Parts: sequence; structure tokens; C-alpha cells
Amino acid sequence: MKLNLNIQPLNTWINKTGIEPLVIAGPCSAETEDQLVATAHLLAKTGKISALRAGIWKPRTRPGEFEGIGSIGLEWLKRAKAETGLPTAVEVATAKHVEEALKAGVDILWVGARSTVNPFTVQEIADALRGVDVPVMVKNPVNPDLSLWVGALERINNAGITKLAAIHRGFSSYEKSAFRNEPMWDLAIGLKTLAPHLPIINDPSHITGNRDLIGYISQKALDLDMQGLMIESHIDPSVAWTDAAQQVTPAALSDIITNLHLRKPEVRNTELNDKLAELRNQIDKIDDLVIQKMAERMKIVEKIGQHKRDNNITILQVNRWDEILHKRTSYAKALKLSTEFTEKLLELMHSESIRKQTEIMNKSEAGQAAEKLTHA
Ligand SMILES: O=C(O)C(=O)C[C@]1(C(=O)O)C=C[C@@H](O)C=C1
Repeated sequence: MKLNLNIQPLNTWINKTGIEPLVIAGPCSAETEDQLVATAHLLAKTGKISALRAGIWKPRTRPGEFEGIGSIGLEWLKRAKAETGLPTAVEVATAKHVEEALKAGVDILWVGARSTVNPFTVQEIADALRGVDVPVMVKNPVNPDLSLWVGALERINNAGITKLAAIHRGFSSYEKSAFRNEPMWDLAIGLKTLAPHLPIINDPSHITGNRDLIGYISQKALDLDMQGLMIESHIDPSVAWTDAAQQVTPAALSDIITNLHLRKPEVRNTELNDKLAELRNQIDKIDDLVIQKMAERMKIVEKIGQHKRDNNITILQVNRWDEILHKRTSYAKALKLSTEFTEKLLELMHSESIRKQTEIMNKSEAGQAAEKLTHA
């Protein structure tokens, strides 16, 4: 399935001069006029930034925390833009935010992760955008649900917004990890697969929650062919009112960007492409074999399923499953495959076996008679 989004290329609305990589930067929150304008000047001076971001209205987990400076910050953004020439980007969460941001001449709007989870909120924002030609970026929802992300993009696109991008900021997870929000790269890859022309901007600040990991995640995002980065930058992160640990000074940001390796999705070199084609040819053959063997395995699983049904044996066989897990992972390890990968693969295979055998157990009498006839 492909997503039918009507979108314009990124370079028609941002980074028209083609600075690589595309970086949108600025403070997590606009705090004071001096803080915002001074940060913007330092960012502009690096020559590596394509737009200035700032949080004006901040959705916070608990009441009583700093909830953003509010509309006055839009005036400060106007001044920052006038003095530096940087286009501005702001998060909007209500129709009123949209109206105020547009009135203040904000160039790019984004829908935050806590809004993307709620189709009512997204629809309210989409309705407020109808008839307006403004770029909009949609962050992934807080929870790892690709359809919610897709749904939000569709709602905004259906409202007539064609200057559209997604922002990958990571997902909430119950499990403890080094990251503030788990990247779950597979979901971003899933979105890219559904909508290859939709630009995806990575937000390493919210993924890591830790400035020391921003370079690492930025590089990984670029290697996964994401089209840009949104990075929080504050003139003095140590005194930032929000998300102090993940903000970097404009100078530190400049260093992070300098150290990034830029790679292209493809090369125009016949010799290299021939080599690539030959290796891909080998992979095609192996993949076909893997699938063929999977199908053969599944046929045996089906036979075992019939045997279990006819003899009243449970589908799940813990001891056998445990034996398979241990034997296969140690064999795979000897062949230099990671245990995590092997376990995932085996678990996927096992749950498919269980699904198939459940189907067999639940087969009607008539279905069983037909099955016997085909095997006769
Ligand atoms: O050995 C069995 O009983 C099977 O049905 C096969 C199989 C498997 O896929 O390998 C499936 C389910 C059981 O829990 C254990 C193993």
C-alpha cells in the first residue's frame, strides 16, 4: 500500500539554497526576548541553519510547570526573523494557536506529538489551516502507532496543505533505555515506505533527551535517508527553563553538524552500480530460498497441527519451543548472527505457527472432511 499524499518537494518551501544537511534549530522554549534573539543571531552566524524554531505554547506533563511564554513570544520571533533573515517555526496545538501564529507571520507550523495522538485536535488544526498556504510538519504520536501518524498527515493534507513533512521524535516506552523517547526506527522506515516522497525530519533532541547523544542519532537519521534535522539550541543550556539536558549551544550545534557525514541515496557511477546490482542479485536468490524454506516449514507445522487436533494435544509446547530457542540461537551466534535478531526471527516464526495451528484447531467438521479428502 502507498499513501496518496499530494505534497510539494521540501526545497520549494525551506532551505531553497540547499544547505546540507537541512537543520532547523532554536530553543526548546522562547523564554525572554534577549534569549531568543541572541540565540537566533548565533545560529544564523553559523551559516548552517535553515530555520529558527521556538516553543511558544508548551504542553507540559504536569500543571504548574512553565507552559510557554505565550503570544508575546511571537513578537520576539518576528524580531529574530527581521534581524537574522531566518524563517521561523512554531508548534501549534489549537485553532487559536494557528490563527495567532499565522497573524504573526510564522513561516512553518508543526503539530506536536501530544496533539498527533488525538484525531479531534489534529482535525481542529487542519480545519483552521484550510485555505492557507503554509508549510506544516507533523511529529510522530507519543505512542508507537504508525496509523495515527499517517492519519494526522492525511488530515492536514486533506485540508489543502501540500508543503508537508513528518518529524520523527521517538516514542514513549515503558522500558528503561538510554533514550528519552525510543527511536523505533522501524516506524519511521514504515512511513517512508508508505510515502517515499514525504520528507522526514529527525528530532534527535527529543529522542535522546541528552545532548551527548545528538550527534550519534543525527548521523543515524541521515544514514536512514531522512531529509533533515530539528535540533534544540539555547544560548546557555545550563539555565534553560525547559529541557536543559538536551539543548546545545549554537557553537556546539555547529560542531555536531560539521562532524556529520553526508551520504546520498544512490550514486551515478556505472561500475559501482554494477557491483551493487550483482550483490543485490545474490540477496534476491537467498531471500527467495529463505521464503521457500519458510513455506516448507509451515507445511510441516500444519501437519503437526492436525495431529495435535486429532489427539487433543495443546498447541503450545513450551519445552520444544525452549529447545528450539536455545539450539538455534547458539548455532546462529556461531555464524555471527546477533542473538536479538535470531530471537526476533524465531519468535515471529513461532507465533505464525501458533496462528496456523489455531486456525486448524478451529476448523469446522466440514473443513476437516475436505482436508482429509485433499490428503487422501
Ligand atoms: O513442535 C511442535 O509441536 C510444533 O507445533 C512446532 C512449533 C514450531 O513452530 O517449531 C510450534 C509450536 C510449538 O509451541 C512448538 C514448536
